[in-house]
Formats: sequence, structure tokens, C-alpha cells
Amino acid sequence: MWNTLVRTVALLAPKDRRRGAHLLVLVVLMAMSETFGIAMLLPFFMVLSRPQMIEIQPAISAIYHGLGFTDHHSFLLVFGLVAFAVVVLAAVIRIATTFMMNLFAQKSGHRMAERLLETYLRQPYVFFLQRHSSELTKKITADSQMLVSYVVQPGMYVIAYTLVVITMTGVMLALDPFVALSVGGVIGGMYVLIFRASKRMLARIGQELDVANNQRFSSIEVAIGGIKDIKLMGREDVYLDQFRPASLRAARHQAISAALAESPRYLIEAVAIGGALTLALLLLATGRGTALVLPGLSVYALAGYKLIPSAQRVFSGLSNLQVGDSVLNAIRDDFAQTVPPQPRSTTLVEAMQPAREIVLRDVGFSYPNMRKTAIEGITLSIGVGTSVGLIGGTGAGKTTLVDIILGLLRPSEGAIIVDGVPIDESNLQSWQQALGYVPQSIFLADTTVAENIALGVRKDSIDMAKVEECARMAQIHDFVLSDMSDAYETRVGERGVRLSGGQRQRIGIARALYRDPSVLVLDEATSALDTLTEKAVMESVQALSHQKTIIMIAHRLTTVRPCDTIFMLDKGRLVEQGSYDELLATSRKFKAMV
Ligand SMILES: Nc1ncnc2c1ncn2[C@@H]1O[C@H](COP(=O)(O)OP(=O)(O)OP(=O)(O)O)[C@@H](O)[C@H]1O
Repeated sequence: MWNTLVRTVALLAPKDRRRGAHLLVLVVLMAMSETFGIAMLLPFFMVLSRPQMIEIQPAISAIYHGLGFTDHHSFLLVFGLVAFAVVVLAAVIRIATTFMMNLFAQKSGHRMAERLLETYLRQPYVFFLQRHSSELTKKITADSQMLVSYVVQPGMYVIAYTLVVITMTGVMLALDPFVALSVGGVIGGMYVLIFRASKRMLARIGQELDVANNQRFSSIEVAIGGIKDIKLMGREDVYLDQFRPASLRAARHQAISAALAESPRYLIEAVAIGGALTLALLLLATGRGTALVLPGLSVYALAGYKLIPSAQRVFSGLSNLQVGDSVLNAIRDDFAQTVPPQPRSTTLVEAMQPAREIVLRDVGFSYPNMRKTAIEGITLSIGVGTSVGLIGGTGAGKTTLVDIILGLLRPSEGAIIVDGVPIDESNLQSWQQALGYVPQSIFLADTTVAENIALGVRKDSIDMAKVEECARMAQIHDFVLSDMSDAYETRVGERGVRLSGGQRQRIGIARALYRDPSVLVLDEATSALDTLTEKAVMESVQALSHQKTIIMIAHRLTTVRPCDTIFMLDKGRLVEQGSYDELLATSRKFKAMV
């Protein structure tokens, strides 16, 4: 348990660690006030049952005479009122501490989710090629919430109520060592035995809960993500069947762990009542009169009233910590395996302005866990202001090469050199500012057309004249004005479901142009367009060709025909280069493609 708490503290953000330390002071105060309140009630009942105690008990006698009391009645009244005030104060402190503890736990869960999202977002692109998006979503949402309810909150309760148990036991020991030792021994012993017996099971539940949650999230992602195919094939039941057992397992595990954490209380309460009867009889049998038996029994009642519930909270906290251990480890591993997020500079990075050429020198790349290299020994030069086409069969390495040019993938070998300057960590952001990119499949957010074209720009800072100009170039302006109900203010639906593939692609092109990039990279950007629209879009793109450098991947050779240079890839290598006519005249491979 100690180990789990230490690992949790190490995982918290420094700010949360400081807040936790402050909270601990409040927790100590709570433990003290709870014990003190109860500790005052006992002498009160002792005096009530045996008024002679005022004279016999030196401490009580000193207070009685010191404060100038003359009759037992008024002394008892004041004593009772003070004890009541202390109990009320203890209750107020407890309410405040409980509120603060919950606030702390939930806020640290929020910050954990935020840190996880930030850590993931700042990872290199290659990280996302290796991880499932559903797994990341689960970590950010479900796991950070589990960390709150199974680790941080129970951890706080364990610390708080261990203190209450210790101080309460101290008071009981001072009042009646015999009763305190026998009661403490029985309650403590029972909890230790039950915890030992259920420890392994709880840890296993934690691991299985993690697996079940992964399965739940993954089946939801596949089912909703592939809804079109699933509906068409009528496979809804397949995904329901995948989701159902995982969800049921998660529910069952949560129920079992909650029951395991809570149920000892009832067993111990039953034992405690049996014990009270036995103790009363035992005390009487040892020859103590009823008045003498009462203090011993009140120590016992105190145990029932405070010690058992507090010990129960410690126990259920420990049980939850046992379950939460695997989620804690999973989050820790993720932080350990990822690069700590380096905040991107908040000052606006100036876009690089390539003036002469973009050179790829001996570039090679292998995807993680793949034996084969995706591209190898690629050396080529792209003159600034020219347009180049990348062609090649499927799997030839075109997208990989473009991702390297975009700085999304870092070459395993070789380098990209812009005007003689190699691109590295220090100038990557500036290089990326110079790029406009149109991917094969365009991501659209469920916002307006204008916000999608100016993606990432705050609504009130969008330059509408520029949006329209880019939409015109991408041949989508007329459609937006004539067919969309609110023109540029029309929402496009989740992932752009209200648009056709070609319309989405043209919005993607307008988006790339909005940044006014000096290098425009198009990956199969016009493949979803009909021939006439493609021709019109390509004419607009080609019209930019002497202001911008254009790099495009295309399967249709007619698309790359006007390019100044065509690079042909095959099995990850550059096999031919030249203009369309040169290649037609010299390359058998190219001729075959044509
Ligand atoms: N994320 C990935 N993980 C592992 N291997 C990959 C990954 N992406 C691509 N590859 C491999 O790298 C090689 C080149 O793929 P790439 O996508 O660059 O080809 P391409 O020429 O763009 O193909 P296409 O025209 O079909 O899109 C292929 O062998 C492919 O299997």
C-alpha cells in the first residue's frame, strides 16, 4: 500500500503534490478534533454515572475547583455543553476536510487527463501509428477517472482514517487498556485476515477491469467508426456481441470489488455486538459493579461508534488501492514510455521562405516493428517555384516520402535540406509553417465551412475575404453560395457527413491554401473529383505553380502531366525522374504506366 501511495505521489503534478501536502495538515486536524470530541464525552459519562469522580479523578477535580464550581449539576451542564461544542466543531472540520479531499481527488483526475492528452498530442507522429486511438481515449477518460476513484480518493481516506484509528486507539488505551487491547486486537486482526485473503483477488480484478475497459472502448470505436459498412452488412450484432461481455465483465468486477471493500463492516459489526454482550458479562463476572462496568463499556461503545467505521474506511481504501494498482501502473508506463511534452513556443514562429531548392539527401525510413524499409536511398532536388509529381505503384513509398517532407516522420537515414540548411528540431516548426498539405482523406470538424477552411483559427480572427478567395481557387465557392443554406456559416456535420467526397476534398484544398504556404503538398488530393472538376482544380493549383512550390502524389498520370518534374518510385526507391515528355521518351516503366 505504501508503495502504491509513493508511486501515486510521484505521478502527480508538482502543483498537486503541494496541494496534497496542505490537505494533509487539514487531515491531521480532522483526526485530532474527532478524537478530542469523543475523548471529552467519556469523562462526561463517567462523572454522570459516578459524581464522586469529580473528587477522585485529579484532572477533573483540578478543572472543577480551578474554575470555581460549587455544585455538580452546573459543572456537568457546562462540561456537556463544551463537549457538544467540540463534537460540532469536529463535525464542521470533517465536512470541510471531506469536501477538500474530494475536490483535490477530482481536480487531480482532471489534471491527469489534461496531462495525458497533452503528452499524447505532443508525441511525434510515429507514436500515433503504433497506438490505438480507442486505447488513448480510454486512458484520458476512463483511466484518469479510475485513478481518482480507485487510487487518489482511497489513498486520502487511508491516510486520514489511519490517523483517526491511531489516535482513537491511543485514547482507548489511556481509558481502559484491557478493553482497548482486546477490542483493538479483535477488530484489527479480523481486518488484516480479510484483507490478506482478498488481496490477490482484488489485484486480479484490477487487471481484468483494465482489459475489459480496453475491449469496451475498442468495440465502440470500431462500431461507430465503421458504421456505414456495418449497417450495409447488417453486422451491428457482431459489435454488440463484442461490447456486451466486456461491459458486463467490467460491471461485475466493479460490483465484486465494491462488495469486497464494504462487506467486512457487517461481519465486524455482528462480532462487535456479540463482543459487547460478552464483555458486559465478563466485567460483571469479574466482580465490577454496574457503575464500574459502564466506563469499560463506554470505551467499547466508542470503538463501535468511531473505531470500527474508521477502520472500515481504511480497509475499503486499501481494497480500492489494490484494484487501482494496475491502472496506476498503466498510466505510469505511458508517461515513462513517452517523450515528456515540450511546450511548443507560444510566440508565432516565422515561416521559412525557401528561395532556391528543397533537397532530399540519401533519405531512408523504416516504420517501427517493420523489417522492410519503406523507402531507401532517396536523393532528389525540388526547385523552388516548380511543381513536381510523385508517382509509383501502390506501396511504393509515396506517402511515406511526403510525410518525411512534411516533417511528420523523421528520416531514419539522410536529411531534408532547404537552401543548404538541414531540417532538424530547431527549425522544424518554421519549416512546417511554410507547408500547406492536402491529405488523401480530409478531416472535417463539425463546425462551419469557414471554420473548416481556416481550421485552428479563432472564429473572430477568420479573414473571410481570404476564405472566399481560397474557396474560389479550390472550385468550391459557387457550391457554398448556391447550395448551402447559410453559405460559409453552414455546419458540415460530424466529419463532414453532409458533404460529398469531392466537396470535402475541395474544402481540404481551400484549407491548405488559407495558410498561404510557399510549399503546397497534395497527396491524392483530386482523386475523389470528377474529371471536369479535377481539371478546374488542377488549373487553379497549376496557376500557383510559379508562386509556390507544388509537390503532388497522383495515381492519374494526366494529373501530373503539367508538372516540371515527375519522380517515379518503386519498392521504396527512386527509379526514374524527368518531365512527362522526357519520361515518355526514355522510360519503359513510365511508358508501361501510361
Ligand atoms: N504505419 C505503417 N506501419 C508500417 N508500415 C507501413 C505504415 N505505413 C506504410 N507502411 C509500409 O510502407 C510502405 C510504403 O507505404 P506508403 O503508404 O508510403 O506507399 P504509397 O506509395 O503511398 O502507397 P499507396 O499509393 O497505396 O498509398 C508499404 O510497404 C507499407 O506497407
